[in-house]
Amino acid sequence: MATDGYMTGFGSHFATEAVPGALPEGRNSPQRPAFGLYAEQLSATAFTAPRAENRRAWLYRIRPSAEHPPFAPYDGAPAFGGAALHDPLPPNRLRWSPLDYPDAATDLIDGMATMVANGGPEALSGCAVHVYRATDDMRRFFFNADGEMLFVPQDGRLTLFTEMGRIDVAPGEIALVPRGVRFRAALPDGRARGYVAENHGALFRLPELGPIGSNGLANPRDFLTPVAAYEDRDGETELVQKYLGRLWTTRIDHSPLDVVAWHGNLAPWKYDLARFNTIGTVSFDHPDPSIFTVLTSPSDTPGRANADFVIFPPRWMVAEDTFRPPWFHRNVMSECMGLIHGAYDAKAEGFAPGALSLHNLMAGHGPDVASWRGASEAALKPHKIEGTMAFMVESCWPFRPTAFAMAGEALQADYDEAWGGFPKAVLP
Ligand SMILES: O=C(O)Cc1cc(O)ccc1O
Ligand SMILES: [Fe+2]
Repeated sequence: MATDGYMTGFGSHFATEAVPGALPEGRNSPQRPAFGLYAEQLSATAFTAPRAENRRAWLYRIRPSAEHPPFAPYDGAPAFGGAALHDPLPPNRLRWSPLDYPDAATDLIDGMATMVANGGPEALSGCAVHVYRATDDMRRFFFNADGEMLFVPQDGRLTLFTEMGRIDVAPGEIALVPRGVRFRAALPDGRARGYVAENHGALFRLPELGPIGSNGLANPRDFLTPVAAYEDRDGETELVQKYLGRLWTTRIDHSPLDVVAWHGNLAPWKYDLARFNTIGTVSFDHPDPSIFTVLTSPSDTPGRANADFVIFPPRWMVAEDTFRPPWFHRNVMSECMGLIHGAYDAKAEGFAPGALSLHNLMAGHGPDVASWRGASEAALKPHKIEGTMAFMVESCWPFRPTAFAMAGEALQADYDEAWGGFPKAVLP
């Protein structure tokens, strides 16, 4: 089923053609595809991955994507990729204020700043969290050989023109571009800031629902995949890729977004976080935040995510005799958080929309003093948390901040004071 240029379903087997007759029927690779198109398979899992995990697409394009000269190192995008901080990795809690927009015209690639990273593309595991601040449309093309990119806009819309169709995404929505898919980003509002979770590991999928049952959390039909759309455009342009943490560039003589038809279960999509069916307690205690998991990338150890994408959406708080915000905790998993809009219920101070925080494994954290005091003294009537959307990328591997993140003015020197000045408990 299509809605406004999108097809619905998570990981569905889609089939779409922008020109009638472009998509072969009954086979993937006919001797002569229609109109002289070139058939190409894009694999995001090994050929032999179990059927339930196997994700690939067949693309029918004006020219083969293989037609390009060698890539050479790209020396723009000073903060995108590169090595994260090496040993010793301080165990400290870190927080960054929102990154400013650049003064000069800067597109999404050059405006990308890698903040924290773990694992690595070569090991096909781990993830990175980037912040982008763009003030100019991309007039070139990009793809990420290192992993899928989950865009989390925070300020300003993005239009992602991808090989497999066009996605319009606004703050409050998220969009995913699969590994290797070429795209360019335009900025309908003239500028855009947000986050990207880059996943080197197993592909993001919807979490198991266990005792929740067959519905709930992010429902598959709310994921929107674009219909095929192509650019038949000749003329010299640049193609940049991220490959093993570095950027590389080459020049081609046509738009690489020349896929006229495609089919398969690997595709870009977008999802409106307002569609998330939020589940919480109706009795007492604050449940683990895993009930807010939108997407998960499993590791090889069951139940221990390479990366979970978790949100903290508007919701009713009704728990009786309960400290309702997040509790104090120390976690073997590592937590990187961002804020899309509003206020986060554990951080009354210092965590603005666009900010980023890092609580690596075993770092004690939880409500700041102001949030703790407010929630400890609040009358426990039903209360709706409204006008907010925070998120967390939670990983079993500790995140290493990049040199860029550690050097910048955005790093808050006084973050530990969020947990200073708690009154001492008084024993009988
Ligand atoms: O640290 C955080 O703010 C994230 C978080 C939220 C929550 O509700 C419970 C645990 C947790 O780590
Ligand atoms: Fe936490």
